[in-house]
Amino acid sequence: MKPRLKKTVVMVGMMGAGKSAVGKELAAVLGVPFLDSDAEIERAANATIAEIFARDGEAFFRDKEAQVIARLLDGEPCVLSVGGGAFLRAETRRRVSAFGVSVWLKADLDTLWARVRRKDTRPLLKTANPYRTLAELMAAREPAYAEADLIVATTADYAIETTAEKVVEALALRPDVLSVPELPGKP
Ligand SMILES: Nc1ncnc2c1ncn2[C@@H]1O[C@H](COP(=O)(O)OP(=O)(O)OP(=O)(O)O)[C@@H](O)[C@H]1O
Ligand SMILES: O=C(O)C1=C[C@@H](O)[C@@H](O)[C@H](O)C1
Ligand SMILES: [Mg+2]
Repeated sequence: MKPRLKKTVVMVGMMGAGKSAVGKELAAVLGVPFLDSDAEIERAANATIAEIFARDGEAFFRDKEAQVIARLLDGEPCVLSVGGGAFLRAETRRRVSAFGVSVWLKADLDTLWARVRRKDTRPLLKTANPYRTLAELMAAREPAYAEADLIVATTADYAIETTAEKVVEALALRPDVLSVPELPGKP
């Protein structure tokens, strides 16, 4: 028998932490749908995140992001990966804590940098010194991420599957979130 997810798992953390990659694998392991707020926003707007930032501005994007997350939290339990800035909004943290369980995927700066440096899809990193920007964002955001219900550390050495397994282990310690069936024959 498979473990049963009772609440939506919300993956939070910095860009490049692996929220989308690990979230997708986690959903497959748990046998639940995978949703991604960035992808949902792009689909609804029929535009990329970079285009939305350029055309409508970051404040507009943040409002849409909060609305999309509120809507997705209303559905059946799933794995929901959110954008790196979503958990900075206090209202979103409250909603996630009321209707789901948050997991901070915590990675060190150099691991994050190795994963984001080659892609130009992240508008906040289009600065003169993107490594420094990433470091500054990380320092400013950690207090908000630290409010997550669970913290799972990942490093450059962890494969996506290994990190997903670590998340399952953390969730399994919370019977209100994940019911793990007893092994047959156990007294
Ligand atoms: N061990 C690993 N764990 C997680 N991601 C990895 C790993 N190895 C490589 N990657 C790659 O790192 C990249 C960044 O991961 P991902 O897009 O999942 O981050 P994210 O947290 O969703 O970022 P964002 O906030 O920008 O959406 C992806 O291309 C992913 O496949
Ligand atoms: O960390 C952030 O603020 C962001 C991360 C991405 O997931 C996107 O939501 C967008 O690029 C902003
Ligand atoms: Mg993502």
